[in-house]
Amino acid sequence: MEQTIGFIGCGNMGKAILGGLIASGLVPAQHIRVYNRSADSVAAIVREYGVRGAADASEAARDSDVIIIGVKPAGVTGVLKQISGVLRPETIVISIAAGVTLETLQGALPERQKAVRVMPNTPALVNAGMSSITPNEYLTQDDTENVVRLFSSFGKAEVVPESLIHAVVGVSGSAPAYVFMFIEAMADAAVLGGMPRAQAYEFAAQAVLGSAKMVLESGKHPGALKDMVCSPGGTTIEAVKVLEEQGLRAAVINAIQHCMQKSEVMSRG
Ligand SMILES: NC(=O)C1=CN([C@@H]2O[C@H](COP(=O)(O)OP(=O)(O)OC[C@H]3O[C@@H](n4cnc5c(N)ncnc54)[C@H](O)[C@@H]3O)[C@@H](O)[C@H]2O)C=CC1
Ligand SMILES: O=C(O)[C@@H]1CCC=N1
Repeated sequence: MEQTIGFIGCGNMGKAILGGLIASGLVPAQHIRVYNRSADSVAAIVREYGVRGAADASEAARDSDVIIIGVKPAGVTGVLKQISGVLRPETIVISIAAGVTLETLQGALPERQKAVRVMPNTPALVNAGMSSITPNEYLTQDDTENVVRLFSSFGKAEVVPESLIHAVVGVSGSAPAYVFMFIEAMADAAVLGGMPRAQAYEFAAQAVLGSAKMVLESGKHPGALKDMVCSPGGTTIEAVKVLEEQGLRAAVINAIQHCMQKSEVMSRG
């Protein structure tokens, strides 16, 4: 029998997962039930995706085999307490919240409930997500494989230990924001060079997409790929020199370190 999925809290990230999951065809829209805080937004999601709506969190959870909690971190334990009464022992509860540990999830759920901490990212919406999967000890291997399959249906998904969650937040969960800033800055430069703005976004984004594909598909070190672009005495090395002078690498490392530290602070509650 096909599984049913309940979404509780379906904003930016929840919708990216919902859209990715439906586009993949892995779970039919009619097997998905969504509850969001505002009834209007539930109605809009039902209209847009063809899923079923729910009047409250318990209704979204009651018949679901897998529940994805997509509310802000501060709201997660409240939602878990609301749905605890309708969970079956085999129900898998997934939280995508930054800074909410498995220990916190378990503390708000019935004893021995199957719980998973997932850190996705918004490119899920375009079938290019990257998600980490951290199951608690009550998931069977089949359960974990099922969760990996769900999140792989709109990108990549890998099981990671909870100790790596801060690195995951820094390098993929939050990362689209830095990459969008980089693309925006590249496009601004192209506009400075006279290119129309829409065309500048297209050229910048395609350059980033192609470069990322080369890293993933060539097996070559990013430094070696960079060297392939830098002709001796040419244009690229001029730009590389400025990026080094202005501390691009240090800025990126520092930014991600701050991101990881924030994730750690949030995890302490
Ligand atoms: N935005 C992102 O790129 C990522 C977000 N996350 C995590 O995803 C979670 C949601 O983040 P966003 O989607 O950005 O936030 P958002 O504010 O866009 O979405 C949250 C949704 O939950 C709803 N909501 C709030 N309280 C509720 C309740 N008690 N019951 C039902 N619905 C409720 C809100 O109406 C809203 O639609 C956060 O915990 C965040 O840490 C994780 C990875 C990436
Ligand atoms: O900014 C945040 O806290 C969330 C978690 C990862 C991406 N967005």
